[in-house]
This record gives sequence, structure tokens and C-alpha cells, in this order.
Amino acid sequence: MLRVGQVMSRLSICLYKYHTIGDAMTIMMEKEVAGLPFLNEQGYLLGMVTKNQILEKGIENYVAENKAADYLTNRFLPLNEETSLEDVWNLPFDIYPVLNNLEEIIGVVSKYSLLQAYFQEVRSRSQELEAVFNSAHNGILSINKQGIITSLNPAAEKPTRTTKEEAVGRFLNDVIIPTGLLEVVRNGIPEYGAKFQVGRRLYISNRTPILKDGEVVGAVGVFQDVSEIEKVLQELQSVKQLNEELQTIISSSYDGLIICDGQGDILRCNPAVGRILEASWEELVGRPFKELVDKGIFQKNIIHLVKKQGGFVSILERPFAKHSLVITGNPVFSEEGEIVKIVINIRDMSELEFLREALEESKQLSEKYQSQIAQMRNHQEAGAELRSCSVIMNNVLDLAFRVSQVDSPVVLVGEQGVGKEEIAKSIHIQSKRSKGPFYKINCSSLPENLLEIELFGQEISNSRNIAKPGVLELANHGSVYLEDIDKMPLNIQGRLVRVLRDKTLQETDEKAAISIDTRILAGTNRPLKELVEKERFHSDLFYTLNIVPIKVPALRERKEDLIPLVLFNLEKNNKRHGFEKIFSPEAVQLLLDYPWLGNIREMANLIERLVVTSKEKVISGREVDGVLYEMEQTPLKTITVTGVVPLKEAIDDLEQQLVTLAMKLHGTTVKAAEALGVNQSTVVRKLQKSKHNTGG
Ligand SMILES: Nc1ncnc2c1ncn2[C@@H]1O[C@H](COP(=O)(O)OP(=O)(O)OP(=O)(O)O)[C@@H](O)[C@H]1O
Repeated sequence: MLRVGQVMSRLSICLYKYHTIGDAMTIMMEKEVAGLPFLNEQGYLLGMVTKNQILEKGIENYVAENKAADYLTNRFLPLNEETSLEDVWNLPFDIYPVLNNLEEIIGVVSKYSLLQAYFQEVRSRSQELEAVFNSAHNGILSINKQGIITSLNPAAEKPTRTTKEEAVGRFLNDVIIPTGLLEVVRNGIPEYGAKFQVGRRLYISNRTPILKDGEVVGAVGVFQDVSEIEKVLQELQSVKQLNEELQTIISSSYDGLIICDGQGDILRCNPAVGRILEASWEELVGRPFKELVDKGIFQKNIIHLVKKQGGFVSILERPFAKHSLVITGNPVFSEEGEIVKIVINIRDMSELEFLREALEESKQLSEKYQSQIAQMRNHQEAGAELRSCSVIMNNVLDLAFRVSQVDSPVVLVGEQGVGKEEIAKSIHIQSKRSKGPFYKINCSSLPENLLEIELFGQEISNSRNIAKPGVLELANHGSVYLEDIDKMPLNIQGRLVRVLRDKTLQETDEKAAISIDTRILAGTNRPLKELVEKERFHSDLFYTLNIVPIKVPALRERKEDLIPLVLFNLEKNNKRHGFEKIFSPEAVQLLLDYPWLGNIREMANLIERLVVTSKEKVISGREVDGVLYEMEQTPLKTITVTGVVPLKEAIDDLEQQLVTLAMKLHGTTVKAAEALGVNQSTVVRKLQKSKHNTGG
């Protein structure tokens, strides 16, 4: 705002009592002012001498020599040069002396000058305001007390969907959708931040009452298009959310994360870094990554490597004995292709290694359990025909399972009918050879030459030269059960040793060797070692075969198996012959008391006979007794001579058979001794010998 000092006419002369009115007129004309201040000798302002005053006295009375003091008017008011025009433009006098801050007169100013300057000032201010009003980005609309639109700037035209020309002078509600401006006029209460939508644009408006002398004379609404801001706000919101999410991810990452700037200074890192490096992770922020290398926490400076490589780098570090870390560095490039950030990921592999070990352990455990389950299943499957509940027999079956998992030969030692062949079959079935063939050869029932052909095959020399393969070849990738191997002639034993040692079968010199991959399972009633000692068994064959000897106990050594075996055989025969027979309690008791020297085979035969021959559903004790009696009349074994054996041995064999038969027929050693015509002690001794021979 202009000040009085800027509008006044500067004066270097004032009037004193010695000035005439002519002097005053001359100075006024010269200085182009309408009045002059009049001072006393002390320089004190006494009044003003003005043109109007002179004219008011009448031009006819004007005498130039008259004293200026006679025209002095005291209707004056001194103004300070600093006073704002706004404060003085309306004062009553025509001309004013102007003082500086030292109360010295420095000039005069007329009311006209003040008015003119003030008007100019107000006009230019109003033009400025109008320009602002028109160019304002915000829409501005004002109404008077009656609700008539008094102004509307171009920015308001769009949201109000009208034009200044259409709107100004009209009632607000006739022109635009009511926005609450009338309400503001009515109650004089401003309203800020109200949102409203026009089309797809969103506006925010502030409505304020226009007050004049404390009274509401209108209202002005200023509205701003905030669609863009809103959009930016929303984007900002989602960026903020994203940032928070990223922050959460970084903080909760189990891997350590270090973000460095292009110079390698740490900008950010997560708590996992602290956990892995056993350091305060917050303190790392702002420090150069190189410090970690200098302190020996890392051996290599990955920042350096990433920069050198210009891309992804992964290295292995072992900062502490218990930690092994995989550190990867990933550069982030600017548009100009410069590395602006490097993101370092630190993975503590010791945890993974620990987990891998734990996994390995549980894998092994699982394999063990699987093998145990398989063992149990195999026991069930392979033992479908093998009934056992005795500890001694279960141990045998367990050993059989274990040897089935390896590929070594097996020798099964036990009395006749104890289940050697059955166990041999189960070993084959449970072994990895189960898909291959299983052959059985009885070494005692065939003459030597036939046995040899059966085993090793034969070259038939006729026109077509057809060969008959032996079971050792036929059972390739499978197993051969050599029953009564103890009875195998020595020659054949020798040839068998060679075949097993060479793993080949050479029929003739001209013919190519046939490779043999057959597992040998052998059964014997007598311990082979004893025969080796007697040179009745080839020691090489013994050592080749006897890698895992399994002793199968006689039935009398496992009485717990009697009932399951009786029931098994009963059920089997009922099924086979379509009966539903059962044993009476007496019958069962008789079966349990029977010595079963012929073991399970004897029992199986007897029960089949009882099931087939008994007339009633319930097989009585009497019927059992009858069949047992008949069986006892039939010798178990006839004495046959299949080859020349040392006499002493033959006698031993015969003795044993006789004692066994006598026991079978008479049940007690006393009665058996009576029948054999020897002392009871002899029978006991022979029985013990027999037991010892069969390994019992
Ligand atoms: N544990 C068992 N459960 C049920 N039946 C069995 C069992 N063991 C053997 N058997 C049966 O008993 C009979 C004789 O068994 P196996 O032929 O295996 O005996 P072995 O010891 O080989 O006799 P040998 O030496 O006289 O040949 C067979 O019918 C067989 O199925």
C-alpha cells in the first residue's frame, strides 16, 4: 500500500512571517503545490497558506504585498510520511503538510493527490485480484445475502456446469445444483472440506460467509478439483502399503538381507542378519559393507565381486565354525546402466544342513521301518504255510528272513519233516531272486549219474545236438534247494564246488562257458561238519555252502507250535476235502502227547487221514488212537542201501533208526528198551547221540 511520503510534493521552502502572499503564490506556482506550511521563528508549524484560501478571500482583494500570515488557516492536519493512504484519503482538508519521523516538514500533499493515488492503488489491486480470481486454479463462486450469484471465476464454470455470463445475477439454485452455500449465508457457519462429485471428477469445497461489519452479506465457495490428488493419494496409499509389505517381508525373512547403495554403504538390513552374524543389525545401517570384511566377518567382499562381475554373484562363506553361509549379491541398475544398489542375501546353510541330516535320519528310520514292515509282510506271505508261535521257531524264521536279504548260500539242518524245504522256499520268496525260478532236487533219491544230469545238464550228441540244461542253469537268477545234500555223492560235490567257485558251467571244452548265477540252498538231516570230518563230505563244498547254517528245531523242541500246527492242518484238510471237522478234547490231548518223531510231515499225514476217514464231524479220541496205532505198526522207514558206506556208519544209522522207531511205537525209554532188548540207559544214550547228531 502506498504511503503519504510517496505521493507528497517534496518542499525545501516553508513560509515565515516575512513572506508576502505574492511570495507564497510564486512558490506555490513554482513547486506546483496547492498550499504551503507556515512556521514561526522557532520552526513550529502555525498553519497552512493555501491557493483556495487566497481565492476564497476574492481575487479583487489580492495584493501581492500583503502578509502571507494574513491568509493563514488553522484548518490543517499534519501527516506523517509513513502513513498509509488507506488511512488518510478520506480526511476533510484540501492540503496537508507532511512531516518525517523527526517532526520536520518535508513536503505537502493535497487531498486530490491522495485520492488519485489511492484510487490508482485500489484499482490496480482490484485488477490484480480479478486476474487472480480469473486465473485461480480453484473454482470460486460467491453469492450475496439473497442467494444471487455475484461472481464466478472460469475455474468454477466446469464444476458448476455453467458460465459466468449465464450465472452472475441469477439465483444460485436456478443455476447450479445446490451445494450448501445458501446454508452458509443463512447460518453464517463456514464449512470446510466437503466433497462432491461432478461426473467423474471429485471436488473438495470450502464455503465461508462474507462478513461486513460483523454481518453476513453473502458467501463464497471455493472448490478444488481433487480427482488428480485423490488418484495420487490412492497411488500413494498403495505405494505405502506396498512399502509396508516389503518392509514386513524384509524384516520377517529368515535369510539375512543387506541392501547397499552403489558405493557399498549399507542402506538397510533385516534382523536375520543380526541372528546370522551375531551382531547388532541396526548398527550396521549407514556403515560400509567393507567393514564387515575388514573385521573378518566375511572373507570376501561380495560388493566388489558384484561390481567386477557386473551381475549376480554367489559365494560360500564360513564365518564361524558352526555356520556355513551362501551369500548372493544382486545388482540393481539405473536407467543409465549404473549399479545403484546391491541386494545381498545371506542364507545360513547350517540350518539346512541340520535339516538335511535330520531328514536323512528320518529317511533311514523310514527305510528301516519299511524294511521291517516288508519283513513282517514277507513273514506273513512267505510264512503263509509256516505256522509258528514258539520263540525258538520264530528266531529261526527271523534268521531266515535276514539271510533272504543277502545272497549267500544257506544250509538248513534238521530232522526229517521239520520244515527245511518250506523255509528254503520262504528264503527264495523273500529274496531279490523271488522273480527267478526255484528248483528242488533230492540228492538221496536219484542214482549218481541221474543226479549229475539233473544238476549240471547233459549234451545230447545227436544230429541236432540238443542240450538238456541242468537245474543249476535253469535256476539262473533264482535258487536251487538241494534236499539231503549230505547224501550227495562226493564226485558230484566236487563238480558242484567248481561250478559255484567259477560261477560258470563248462559242458565241453569246445562249448563256451555258461555263466551261472544261482543261489544254493541246502537241506540236511545231519550236521555237515561231522561228515567233513569223516571225509564223507567235500570240505570245500562245506565251506562254500555253510556260510549261514540254520538249525531247524524238531517239533518236540517247540511244543507251543503243536496246537497251531494241528489247527492249521485240520483247517487245510477241511478246506481241501470240503469238510468242517473238529477234534474232540480227548483227540487233541492225544495229538499233543504224541512224540511226532516224523515231525510236521507226520502230523500233516495223520491229520489228513483222520479228516478223510472219520465218520463224524467231531473226530474222537478213539479214532485218533486207532490211526496212531495203525501208524505205529508201519515202520517209518525201511532200511535201504543206496551206496557203499563205511560199515560203522551204516550200523550207527541203523541203530538210530531202530531206537527212534522203538520210541515212536512205545512212547517211553523203558518200553523202547524192552522192545529192543537193551538197557534203558542204552536207549537214552542212543537217543542223546541221535539228538546231538541232528544238532539238537
Ligand atoms: N512251520 C510249518 N507250518 C506248517 N506246515 C509246515 C511247517 N513246516 C513244515 N510244514 C509242512 O510239513 C511238511 C514237511 O516239511 P518240509 O518238507 O519242509 O520238511 P523237511 O524238513 O524239508 O523234511 P525232509 O528233510 O524230510 O525233506 C510239508 O508239508 C510242509 O508244508
